[in-house]
Amino acid sequence: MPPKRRATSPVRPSPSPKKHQPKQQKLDNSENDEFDHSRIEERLGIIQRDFYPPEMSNERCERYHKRELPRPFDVLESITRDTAQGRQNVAIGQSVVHWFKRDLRVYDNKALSLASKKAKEGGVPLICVFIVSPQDYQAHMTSAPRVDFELRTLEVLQRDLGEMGIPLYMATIENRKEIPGHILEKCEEWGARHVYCNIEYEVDELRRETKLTKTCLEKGIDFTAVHDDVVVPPGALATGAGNQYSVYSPWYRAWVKHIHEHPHLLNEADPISPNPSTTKQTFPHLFNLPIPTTPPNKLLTGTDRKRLTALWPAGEHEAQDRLQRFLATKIAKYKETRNLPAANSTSLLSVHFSSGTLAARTAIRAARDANTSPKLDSGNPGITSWISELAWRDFYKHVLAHWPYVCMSKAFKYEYSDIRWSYDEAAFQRWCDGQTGFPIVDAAMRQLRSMAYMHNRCRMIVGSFLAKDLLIDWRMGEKFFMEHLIDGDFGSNNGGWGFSASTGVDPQPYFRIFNPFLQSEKFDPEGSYIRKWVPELEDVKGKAVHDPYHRGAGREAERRGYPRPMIEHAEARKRALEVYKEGLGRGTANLGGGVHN
Ligand SMILES: Cc1cc2nc3c(=O)[nH]c(=O)nc-3n(C[C@H](O)[C@H](O)[C@H](O)COP(=O)(O)OP(=O)(O)OC[C@H]3O[C@@H](n4cnc5c(N)ncnc54)[C@H](O)[C@@H]3O)c2cc1C
Repeated sequence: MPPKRRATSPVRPSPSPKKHQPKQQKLDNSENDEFDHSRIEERLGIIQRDFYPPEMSNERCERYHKRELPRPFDVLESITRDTAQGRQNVAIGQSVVHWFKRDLRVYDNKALSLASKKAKEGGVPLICVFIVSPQDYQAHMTSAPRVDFELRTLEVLQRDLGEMGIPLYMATIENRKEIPGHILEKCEEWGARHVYCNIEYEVDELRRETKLTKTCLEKGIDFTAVHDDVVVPPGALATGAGNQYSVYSPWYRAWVKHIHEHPHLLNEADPISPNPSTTKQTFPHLFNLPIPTTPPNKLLTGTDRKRLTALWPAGEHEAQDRLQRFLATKIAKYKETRNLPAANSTSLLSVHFSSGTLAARTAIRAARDANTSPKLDSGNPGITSWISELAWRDFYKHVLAHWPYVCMSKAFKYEYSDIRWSYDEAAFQRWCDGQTGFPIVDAAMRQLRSMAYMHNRCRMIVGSFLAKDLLIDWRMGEKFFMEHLIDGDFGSNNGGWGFSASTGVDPQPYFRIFNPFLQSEKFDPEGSYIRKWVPELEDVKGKAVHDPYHRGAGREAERRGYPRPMIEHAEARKRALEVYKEGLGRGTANLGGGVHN
């Protein structure tokens, strides 16, 4: 049975104009000591019981933390080592398979390159595979914009592969657990004895690849999963005491040093070769297959699809062009401007990294080559700063591999699960809708709803606001982001939310609480980001735009229907400090401290 936890006082919204009051759903947990969190976690979809049955206890997290439980990443590494000889001995069949997942590109793709090499050596065709699983989308909370982006990318991929005589087999398999079996069936049908793919670092995926490595070999098939999504594989970096780094700065220094010592990590994977000309005769039914249809619950409206297609053209050629444009025009000023949401100064490449239309390795190599220094941490400050941001991606994937319980709805600092979060759905809805009365928060949430994207600084601001000011369970925000972002990436999103809620790897203590008004003044000094996304405030002059009701523009804001602030920040800050302190006290009392490296 999951532990019963008491819950916090719900946030009490201050009045706002009537039309912004969402329908209140009674979920008041404040006066009920026996309030059952697990039921509410399920009801709100924070934990999807259909996919993740066992409750992760703090005790179990601690055992993972102390390495008393085998980590899925280590298990995959060890099965890969143990089966290396057996897999090497597998003779070539009649074809070789590459399984595309979150690596939807031809250029600089490690597993695809290995598969192509194997096919060429054996004189057999390469067949590529992509499986759509609506259940997988559900389990991963994949947003409709992201599904649309992936399906649009498949068109590009199919065309590019087709020009080399390489078929892209695509199928929809409802049940995610049936994907491996389907791939094995296809291997039988196509006489394939070698399957390649790139590793994903989430727990389910690591376990699936471990199982596939074993079962394939039992059937005489070599299944090889390789590192590609990260520049430095997890496990390659350790502290002096041999532990994993859980703090970014020393990890980053070790990451840079490791790449300087192993420069091949940035090398381009060998280009793939065209298939034998007979492939179209041997496998005619695999060419020009229709792109899988969008699952009904992931359909966009026509207007949304049109807008998002224009904003986020799909495919690796677009990714390469965007990268080149960014390097040529923006990267030099990146360090000074990257925190200003109105400046449009970042690369907007995250959707390409997270769907794999661009490898982080490719981007870092290009940035390094554009630098005045061959080193990753010296030369042009814009370039070094961008590389260090990209490194966060690797960092968070290392975190998934080393602390797998973060994939199981637990915070990295698991002792923080005893905080009495609020589950006030009306307050949460106001946050989702950009109706909090805090202009910078509302602008950011509306950017997300419109673009399926939000600027990094704003992600931090709205994250802190939800977890600290509203004291709402940060996992509700994490889920909402995944369901709306086009660049949703479990590791970066989970890491970002851990940072914002102070429950993650960030060493800063919980009492760092963003003041949304000060953040707004500092990072949107002209208020242009706010005016762009909150039209109710477009005519508000000067600094009043950051906080119209306290700065003399209340009448104008009210006239245009902009809500009053739903809470007083100073009060909310005080309450957050108390609730965090209390929750942490209870958590550490249970476990003797929740020690982290
Ligand atoms: C609460 C929260 C949730 C987030 N969720 C996601 C997510 O689901 N997917 C995602 O890709 N990023 C996420 N981020 C990180 C970051 O906000 C985005 O990567 C960035 O805004 C993307 O814009 P860009 O491509 O213009 O970035 P740039 O500034 O151009 O940076 C280049 C690349 O570096 C990586 N990067 C930059 N900052 C970070 C970071 N803080 N953490 C991890 N990687 C980073 C991204 O791949 C990005 O595309 C989140 C951050 C927070 C605080």
